[in-house]
Amino acid sequence: MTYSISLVLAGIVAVYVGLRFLLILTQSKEEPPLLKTAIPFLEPIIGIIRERSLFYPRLRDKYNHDMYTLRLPFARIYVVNATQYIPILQKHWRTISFTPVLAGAGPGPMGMSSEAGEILHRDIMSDSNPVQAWSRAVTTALHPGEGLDRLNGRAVEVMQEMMHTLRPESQKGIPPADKERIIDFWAWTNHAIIQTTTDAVYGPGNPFKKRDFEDAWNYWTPHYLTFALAPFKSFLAAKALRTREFMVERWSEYFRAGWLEHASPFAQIMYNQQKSDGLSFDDLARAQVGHSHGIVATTGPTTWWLLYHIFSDPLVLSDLREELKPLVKVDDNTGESRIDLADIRTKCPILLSTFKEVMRYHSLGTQVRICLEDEVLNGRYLLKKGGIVMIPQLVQHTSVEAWGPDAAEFRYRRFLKGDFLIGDSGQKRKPNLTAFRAFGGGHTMCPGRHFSSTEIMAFAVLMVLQFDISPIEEGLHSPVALSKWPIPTWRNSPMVSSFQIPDHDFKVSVKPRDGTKWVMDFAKEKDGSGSGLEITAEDVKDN
Ligand code: HEM
Repeated sequence: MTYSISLVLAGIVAVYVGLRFLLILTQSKEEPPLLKTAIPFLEPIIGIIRERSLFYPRLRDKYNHDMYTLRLPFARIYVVNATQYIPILQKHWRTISFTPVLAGAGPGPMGMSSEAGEILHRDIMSDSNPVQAWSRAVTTALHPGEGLDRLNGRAVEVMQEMMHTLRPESQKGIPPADKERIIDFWAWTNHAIIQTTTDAVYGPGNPFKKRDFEDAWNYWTPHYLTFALAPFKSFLAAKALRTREFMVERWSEYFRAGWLEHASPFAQIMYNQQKSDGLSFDDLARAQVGHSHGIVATTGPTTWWLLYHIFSDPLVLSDLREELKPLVKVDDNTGESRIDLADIRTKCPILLSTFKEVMRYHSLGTQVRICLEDEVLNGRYLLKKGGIVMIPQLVQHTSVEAWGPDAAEFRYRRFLKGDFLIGDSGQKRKPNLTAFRAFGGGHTMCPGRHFSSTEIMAFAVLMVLQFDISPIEEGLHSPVALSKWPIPTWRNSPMVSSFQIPDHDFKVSVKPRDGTKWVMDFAKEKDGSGSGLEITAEDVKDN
């Protein structure tokens, strides 16, 4: 017995020493420093699973490296802390590339065919690569202009319909009443914005319109990562597999029924580009499940946190209502109150700043790149071919160097021009907008940012103008108002989530402020080209 135990212990020690040697022998001195780990190769995995997105800020604070290497079995990850490396990495977009990440999702978790896998990986570093061609096409489709106007116009119509359902029956006309509606705050907001976004993109045949499809989507997203990593999926991730196949079937029905003809130019371009690259009908339906991650997944939580910060802080609410007041026009003939979407985009700096602060404060995503060749970064670090580069948003968004000593606080006026009050001394300093990563940056910056920013802010404006919202809990006989808003926790947000998802929903009372009928107008920009909002460092002209 003692002998067996000694044998096992000796085996463990031998494996441990072997792994340590392997780690040292395969790590070059020119690579970013390797973090010391007690358990070689496995410790980072344990850290990522246990701490999720908080893992990276903790390592930044503990080791204070500008960049470092994590070694996992068969993978080396280069994690970026220093903001100044980001523009340099972005310049190397062909060799430190997003393309294999997108291409790999197709035949992997989406279940596309091996032919599709070959197509998507073809000429991976060249402009003729189908994924790169697709990115260029959708970026053009979502650029400020007619296509974007159409998306925003339809989104505004749908959100107004969704909010109409919040009015008590008696108020669906114009007459005032002080009746309230009780809603599950997160569930309602997420549902309303999913409907708004997907209707605008996919038109009247939009599969998300059916409740069972939206439920399937809400099951799929938090299970995506475990599904993607699970071996023997039909056995170990059977429900997620069934859910994916259900969604693929619905997308096939959508295309077979010809609904794409009635969809936005963006949806048509997405589909036609991939069809022209040779993807089969089944693969095209599978691609849509992947695209939904980009189009739908982050808009819900962003909208919810924006509403939360506005309605839970009387100062933010009153500042926004003051900002909106001069933009409201009352139609003397109909008695309707009207506000123009174009004014929201251009004349609401406090709203825009609050929105950006919500994104800085609550986003969790990580930009992931694969090194397709050895690359020396800024003459300093060697990034080896096959290595994975990660830029965790949370590291950038909590950087005191970039945002000042109050980086950990939510300050809704942080992004107001000329209001960058940083430090106890009261000296003003601009934040480093390169550290604002919520929409990514550089070559692969989110092309949907103008659509989703306008949509989310319009949604918030319509809620602010029409309703008062306050938290409640269910009492024995009737709802009881809470004296304070709950402070939402988000620690259980799925590992793949790029935004904080509240751990618990709670109920709120929604009361129309008066009986006014509100209408949001959507006048196309006068020159027909629209204009982008200043969201990321690349958008801001004087940055
Ligand atoms: C609040 C909402 C959104 C957030 C926070 C967001 C964030 C991002 C980020 C961070 C990236 C870059 C990923 C990377 O470089 O690793 C990205 C890419 C992308 N986003 Fe968004 N997004 C949002 C909404 C949308 C919407 C509504 C659409 C479409 C209508 C969209 C379409 C895309 C596409 C197509 C890409 C890939 C770009 C490429 O391949 O170069 N996004 N998004």
